[in-house]
Amino acid sequence: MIGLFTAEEVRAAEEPLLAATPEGALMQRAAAGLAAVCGRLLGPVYGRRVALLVGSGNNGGDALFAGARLAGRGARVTAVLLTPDRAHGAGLTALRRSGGRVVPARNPGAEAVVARADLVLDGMLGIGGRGGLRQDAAVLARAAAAGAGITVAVDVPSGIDASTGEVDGVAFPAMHTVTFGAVKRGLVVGEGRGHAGQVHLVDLGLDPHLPTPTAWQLTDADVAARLEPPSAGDDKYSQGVVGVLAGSAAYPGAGVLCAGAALRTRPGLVRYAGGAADGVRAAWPEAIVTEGGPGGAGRVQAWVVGPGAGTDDAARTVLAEVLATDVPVLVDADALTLLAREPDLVRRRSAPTVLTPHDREFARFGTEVGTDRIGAARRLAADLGAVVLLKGDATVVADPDGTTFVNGTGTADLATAGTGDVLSGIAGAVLATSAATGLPAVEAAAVAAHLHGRTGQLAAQRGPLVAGDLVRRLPEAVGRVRGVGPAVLGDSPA
Ligand SMILES: NC(=O)C1=CN([C@@H]2O[C@H](COP(=O)(O)OP(=O)(O)OC[C@H]3O[C@@H](n4cnc5c(N)ncnc54)[C@H](OP(=O)(O)O)[C@@H]3O)[C@@H](O)[C@H]2O)[C@@H](O)CC1
Ligand SMILES: [K+]
Repeated sequence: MIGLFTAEEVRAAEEPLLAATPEGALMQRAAAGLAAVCGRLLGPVYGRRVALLVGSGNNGGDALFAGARLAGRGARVTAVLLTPDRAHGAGLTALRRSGGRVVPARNPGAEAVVARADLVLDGMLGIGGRGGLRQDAAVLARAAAAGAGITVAVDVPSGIDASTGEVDGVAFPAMHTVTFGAVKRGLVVGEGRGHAGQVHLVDLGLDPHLPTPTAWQLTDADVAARLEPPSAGDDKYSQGVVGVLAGSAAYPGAGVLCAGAALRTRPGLVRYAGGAADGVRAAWPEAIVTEGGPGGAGRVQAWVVGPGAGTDDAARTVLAEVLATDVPVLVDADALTLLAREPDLVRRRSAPTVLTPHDREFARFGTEVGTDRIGAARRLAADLGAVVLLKGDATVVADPDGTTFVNGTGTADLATAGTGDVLSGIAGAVLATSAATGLPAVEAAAVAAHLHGRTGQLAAQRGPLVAGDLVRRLPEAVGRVRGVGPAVLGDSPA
């Protein structure tokens, strides 16, 4: 698991490390790691144009020292200084000694330096940045976006909140972010994720000083370890029986997709009860289908309730009935609309509940998501005593105790009808085995989000995807996740 930290946590951890190391040593470690990544990205370094965007803090110092190293390898390096009188002195000296040039950001030629660069290194703001980018910095960020150079952020893309990922106005659009000591949460969540590109972590020796993380990202290896393959002693019941209460005469597809995803994730046994019985029977002869309510469906180890199920009185009765059981329940879509009217239905439960809202569904519980997605998911989870899986580019899964997972495998290709029904089916299947495996519900939900994203990446390789493609590719995605070693922060499958 990859720990995710706030800017404050990183700052607090840096203090004792700074005190224990010679002055400037940490910045040299950071700059060496940064220059190494830039060198790899450039290929041959000699003769390549590198623009450094340099702010007034240590983030600018990192950029200047890394620039000096690249200049030492023959790159043509120019530093664009936002505040020439406050730029890092030792860094400037090092750059000049290596043959680098310096121009103030307000000079007429500064934007052209950025536009012509093969690589633009953003050292304007690091974890000391506050609020949106000021005018000069915003102009440079836009110039980098418009140019053809590789964009690399130092520690965090300038203009994002390192703790929440919030972007207030303009932020540097990085293709790569070289971050120091620990992965900041803002690089993987909210708008920050879209600005950070691929994240590279440079080890500064910070680990012993960092607190135990309360937010994590799962890798393929973590997910594989939580998806035990069936063993010789397993039968269809011991693999977890999922009950699906989804779909209706008006929306049969939701039932078909949800039941199919559950079957394809963990093909033990799926029981279906609902208004799309004929459709589910035709699509999935493997499922046990009843027309009645959950009471007549037989014993299950987890319920999925809501997708395409409607919000009428009958749907409300079904929801209340499953929430009164002592097995894990996943509540999605229409059932979330109903639950938002009567949240006490979930507060009373003893078994785990997982809610899977998108932003509009989340808002029905009383507050908008806002710009701090981790904070928002945690607050609702604590209020309701339920796991909240807040869907997004980077889906956030929060437990009532605060433990949070941020998914790294999400892809824009998943923004299409029915993919949420598939996620619910996957999560239901993982939840159904959690009683036997002891997997906490928050981790089951995080595993489902990771698998859903991987399946989306896989399906999108063949062109635009529809939700049914996800169901078809799920077994392959599970196999790939099981077959590969540790991955870093949402890398695409090979
Ligand atoms: N500590 C360590 O061990 C190590 C730290 N390292 C590095 O240090 C970085 C943190 O450095 P930092 O603390 O100097 O802050 P940093 O982010 O460079 O900028 C602060 C300056 O920016 C300014 N400013 C603020 N907001 C602004 C805005 N919206 N728009 C424009 N300007 C704005 C503000 O100026 P002022 O408000 O005073 O005008 C202030 O002077 C960290 O991310 C990592 O890269 C590495 O070397 C490894 C070792
Ligand atoms: K930066």
